[in-house]
Amino acid sequence: MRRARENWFDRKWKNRRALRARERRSAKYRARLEREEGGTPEPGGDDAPLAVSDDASIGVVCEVRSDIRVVMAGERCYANLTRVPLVVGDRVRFVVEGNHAVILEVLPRKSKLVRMRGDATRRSAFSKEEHVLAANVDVAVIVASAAAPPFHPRLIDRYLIMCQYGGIRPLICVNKIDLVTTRPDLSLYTDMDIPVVYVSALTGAGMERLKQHLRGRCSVLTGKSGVGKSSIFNALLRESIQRVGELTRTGRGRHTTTSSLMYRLDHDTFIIDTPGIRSLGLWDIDPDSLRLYFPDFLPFATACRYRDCSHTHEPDCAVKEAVSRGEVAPGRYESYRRLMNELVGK
Ligand SMILES: Nc1nc2c(ncn2[C@@H]2O[C@H](COP(=O)(O)OP(=O)(O)OP(=O)(O)O)[C@@H](O)[C@H]2O)c(=O)[nH]1
Ligand SMILES: [Zn+2]
Repeated sequence: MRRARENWFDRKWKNRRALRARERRSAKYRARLEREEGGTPEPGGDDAPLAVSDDASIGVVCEVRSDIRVVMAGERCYANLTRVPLVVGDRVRFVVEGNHAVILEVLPRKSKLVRMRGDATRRSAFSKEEHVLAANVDVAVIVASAAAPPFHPRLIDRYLIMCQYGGIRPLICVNKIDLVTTRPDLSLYTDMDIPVVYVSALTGAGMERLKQHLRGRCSVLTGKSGVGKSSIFNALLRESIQRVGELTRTGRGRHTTTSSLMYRLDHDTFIIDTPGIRSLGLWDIDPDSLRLYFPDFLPFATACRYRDCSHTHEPDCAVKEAVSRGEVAPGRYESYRRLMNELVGK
């Protein structure tokens, strides 16, 4: 894949249209871009503003559909019609040709939220492919619903692993609290320093707290279909300043979409909406390293008889003993066993 991408860029560099377009770009136009783009923060990036070099700008991919990518730089958006493997949040170096972005380079990803494409339980050769849900985000808002659909804590455990893998801070957001009298107890996660917020997109309860967690960051909303991601998103947008990145192939505005989209909530707060997922298969995690993704096991693991104890079948496993004493949450251990079986192909 990497090689294919490099080849693509080699070709693109040689693309005559792009070169001609670069030549056509006047100093006046570049000055305007600099004026308009200077000082605008970049989602998931450094504190430095979007830079404009002699003839190329740095932009962020804020929408990806099958037929179009939208690149945002400052307050402007440009369409890109190629099939470069980009995801929302990717940072690119590009030049402008008309209303279009000619992408010269995709900058290295600082973080990414990934999963295995397809259904994790069906292990066909085709399903073993990385699916990047979003790039360069600071926070993954793991949305679950307290009811309808029922609360599934085991999916949260999968997300936490992929957050740790991808260098992203997790935030657990339990929606639809208006439907229940007792909220799911997630103190085991708060004990692990993972923030948990309870909200109702319908009534607005808890939304202020959620906003505080999002402020000044680039976050991705993710979770199963029907948990209320879009409702939360819309509730956040209701008071938002600006919606980012809506362009058709011809550069016209667009109002409905099922694809991933990035919006600016305020000056330096960005949020990405993603389509619901059916399952979250672990990507690039091997069975031997799985235990490292369960930080709540680690204090006990040092007392296991074997240093490389997998905490499954070995005698004198201190993690299993901690589970039976209730010092490790049984649900977490259940997640671990299930994932281990999945990874070893049982
Ligand atoms: N009672 C209640 N219903 C809600 C709440 N939030 C969302 N819903 C309802 O839940 C259903 C699904 O909400 P969506 O926002 O479409 O869920 P989603 O996670 O975006 O689903 P996908 O777009 O398929 O990924 C809708 O009927 C919403 O009206 C809430 O806080 N309380
Ligand atoms: Zn053990």
